[in-house]
Order: sequence, then structure tokens, then C-alpha cells
Amino acid sequence: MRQAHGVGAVRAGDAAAGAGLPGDPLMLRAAHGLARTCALLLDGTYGSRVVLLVGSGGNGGDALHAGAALALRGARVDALLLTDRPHAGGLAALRAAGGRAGSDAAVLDDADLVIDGIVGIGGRGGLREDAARLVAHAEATAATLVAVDVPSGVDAGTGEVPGAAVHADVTVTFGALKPGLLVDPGAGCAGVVELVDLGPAFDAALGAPEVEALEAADVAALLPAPTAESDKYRRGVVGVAAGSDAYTGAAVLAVGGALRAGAGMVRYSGPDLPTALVRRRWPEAVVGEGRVQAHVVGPGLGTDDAGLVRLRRVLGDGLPAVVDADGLTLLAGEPPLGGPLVLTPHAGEAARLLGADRADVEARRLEHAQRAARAYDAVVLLKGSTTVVAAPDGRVRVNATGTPWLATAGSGDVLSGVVGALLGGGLDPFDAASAGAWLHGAAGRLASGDEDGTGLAGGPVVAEDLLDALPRVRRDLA
Ligand SMILES: NC(=O)C1=CN([C@@H]2O[C@H](COP(=O)(O)OP(=O)(O)OC[C@H]3O[C@@H](n4cnc5c(N)ncnc54)[C@H](OP(=O)(O)O)[C@@H]3O)[C@@H](O)[C@H]2O)[C@@H](O)CC1
Ligand SMILES: [K+]
Repeated sequence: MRQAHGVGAVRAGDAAAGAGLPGDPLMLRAAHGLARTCALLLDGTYGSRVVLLVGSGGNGGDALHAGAALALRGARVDALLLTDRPHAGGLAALRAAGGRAGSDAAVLDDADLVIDGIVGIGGRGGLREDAARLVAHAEATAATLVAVDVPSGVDAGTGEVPGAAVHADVTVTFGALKPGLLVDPGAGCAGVVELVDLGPAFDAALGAPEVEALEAADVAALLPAPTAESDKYRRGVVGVAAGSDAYTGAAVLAVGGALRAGAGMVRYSGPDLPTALVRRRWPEAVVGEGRVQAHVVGPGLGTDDAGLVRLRRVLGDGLPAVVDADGLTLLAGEPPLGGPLVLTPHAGEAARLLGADRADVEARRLEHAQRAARAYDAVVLLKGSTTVVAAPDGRVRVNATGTPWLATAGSGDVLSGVVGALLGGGLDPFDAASAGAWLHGAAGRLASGDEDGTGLAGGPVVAEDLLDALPRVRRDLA
């Protein structure tokens, strides 16, 4: 499990580990880890050209100390000071190591590596204009850009990017991951994230994480494995109420998602046309209502009265349910309904649920996912380049297994089926949503050939490809 801690927790860790002690041992430890990563990226420091962007706080201090270490290993290091009060110990160390400090941005033009020490966890608001100008200059060069702790301009606690920000190739962060490195849009500015250990005293003071991200082993441990005694009922029967005469594909894909994610059985109910198509594509699905352990409702349902009647009937029995797409639009006007719910909105649907602006949801994803979870007393899975899963009790997980290629028609229908299968298999809504997002994202990567999730290496996927990839993802987990 990857865990991110908020700014308050990190400050507590700093205090417990002796921040501010004479000689700044904690900062030296951070700077040492930063310098080590930079040296690896430079593939030999001797004769290389390094530029430091230095703000007024501890973040600039880290950059200056790391610059000193690189200068001692033969790099030509120039610090560009954005303040007349730079970290005194760091500046003295840089000068003693032969580095230089100034304000002529021309040094950026032939830099091999730029270290962004403008601002870290003490940042407020977007980058100021002078800083934004330097960052744009640095990003226009061929230099590798390494952010110190967080990319400057990213809110460490939330991932919000209220203005200009650094887009780093690598972020070296200290002591703990920060939520802003896992939640978009901040996560998209961080590049590859490296964590420098600040020691056991720091770790012990951190407390509970604010944001978690499941890894493969966590998902494997959560998934219910069939045993010799499991029959289809114990593996979970999922009811799917999706699709309409206008939107038939949603029914086929949601049923497929549930089946391929391991449901013991799927019962499909819907109008004649989608029913005929479900029968043809999935002869193993049972048509008609009956006993189930969880529901999937909403994809392609339509938002007319007929859809509302179906939604109310499904949620009326109080069983766990995944509500997606048209189901969310219908739910937006409804009093709280039914049993434990997982809502799976994209940003536009979340905006509708909250009566908010889509652009605001996209800019402040963590806040809006948490607000929707509280407002609907439901687990909310907010889809996006990094999916945010929020529980009404405040817990948050993010999922980063996806690929930009997953943003394709029908992909969400498959996801709703996958989460439904996990709910039906007995996972609680928070685990079902976060493990479902992981499986769906991993299937997307496998299907597209996009191994690192950047979208650069992969190719297009269609929703059907996800259905083929899901069993392989589960097999690899086992
Ligand atoms: N604690 C420790 O021992 C350890 C801390 N460590 C390191 O210290 C960092 C935290 O240091 P910190 O608290 O000094 O804050 P930090 O982020 O450097 O800058 C705050 C200053 O920046 C400015 N500023 C604010 N917003 C801005 C903006 N939008 N655009 C431009 N400038 C802006 C503002 O100053 P102003 O210019 O207003 O005077 C503010 O005072 C942490 O992230 C880690 O890197 C590690 O060494 C491990 C040990
Ligand atoms: K920074």
C-alpha cells in the first residue's frame, strides 16, 4: 500500500525528528537523497551543468545543500535566487563547495539538470510571476527537471494547481508521499516520484495516512478467491439493470464486466432489445429478476420516467449497489435511497450530483469526491486520470493503474460491472470500489500495451478489449 500524509502530519514528523536542530540534520539527510537521485539522472556529475531554482524556505535550503553536494562531485552549479533571504546554511554550503549564486537566467540555457527548490509544503496559491517565468524558461530547455519535495505550484495537501506549476521529470519527496503527488492535477506534474527516508522518529510521528493507493499485493489480498466449497451463489450473484433500446451496448458491457471480474452469476433485467443482445453475447447470464447479492444500475438506463422506476425498484431492496451514468443523473434529484452505495461519476456527473461546476470538480478532485461521499452517504469513485475513491467516513484511496487510453466509450460500463462483481463477492463498498478501479486500470494497461501508464507506449483500446484482459489481470495477481 502506498500511503500519503498531509502537510500537518509531515510537520509533526519534522518536529519529532529534530527539524531546526543546529546543523539541520534532517535537511542534510533530505538533500543527500536529492543529490543522489540527481547524480544518477546525470549519469556522472563531473563537468555536468546544474541550475538550482531557489525560493525563500526550507525547500530552497534542500536545493542549495544538494547543489553543494553535486558541486563537490565536480558539477558546475549555479543557483538562481528568487529571494533576497535564501536559506543561509544552504547558501554558505553551496559557496564553500564552489557553486555560484546569481540571478542571470541565461545559465538555464545550457543546463543538463534543473532542481526546482522554489517552494515545497509551505506553498500557497499558484507560482508567483517571477517564479513562473523562470519555470517556463527551464521547461523550454532540454534539461531534466527535478522537483524538490513537490513540484512548485502544486498544493502538497490536495493536488490542486491553482496557477502555473512545475512539470517535473522526477520529484524527490521527503519522509512521506504527499496527497498532492497522488491526486490530479498535481500528480500529473510530478513525473516519477522518489521517496527519501527520514528515519524512524519521523515515521512514528506521522499517524494515519490521508490518502492510500492500493498495490497489486493489496488487491490480491482483498479479492475473494473461490474455494472448493464455493458455488456460484457464494461467489456472488450480481443483478445488472442497465441498457435501454437506445443504449444497448451499456447492458452488454456491464454484464461482461461483472462476469469477467469473477461474479458467480449475473442476472440481467431490461427491455427486449438489450436483453436479446445480452443473451446472444453472454449466454451464461440469466435474464430476469431474482435473488442477488449486489446490483449494478444505471449505464444506458435513460433518464426518463421508465429509468427512474427501474432505479427505484433496484435500490428499494437495500442491497449494496453500484450506481453509474444515467443512474447518477436520476439519483441527483432523489432523496437518499437504498443500502450501501458506490457511485461512479466522472467529473461532469459529480458536478451534477453536487450542483457544482465541472471545472471546479476537475480542479479540486479530492475535495469534491469527499463532498459527494458525505452528501450521498456513499462511497464515491470519481473517474479521471487518477481515480479518487472517497468514503463517507473520510477515508480516501486513489488509483493510478490506468492509462489515458481508458478514456473510451463503454469503459465506464465495464467498470461498473467489475465493482458490482466485487460487491457481490462480499467486499465492502470502499474496498470494492478501490480494488475495482485497480483491476479496471490494470486491464486497460494490459489491453493497450501501455505498461507505465503514460499513454506514450500503448495503443487504443475499446471496451471489449478490457473484458478480454480482465481474467488475465486476475490470473497474474494470483
Ligand atoms: N521542516 C524541516 O525540517 C524539513 C523541511 N524540508 C524542506 O522544507 C520544505 C518546507 O519548508 P518551509 O516550511 O520553509 O516552506 P517552503 O515550502 O520551502 O516555502 C515557503 C516559502 O515560500 C514562499 N512561497 C509560498 N508560496 C509561494 C508561491 N506560490 N510562489 C513562490 N513562493 C512562495 C513563501 O515565502 P515568502 O516569499 O512569502 O517570504 C514561504 O515562506 C519542505 O517542502 C522540504 O522541501 C526538508 O528539508 C526536510 C526537513
Ligand atoms: K519544489
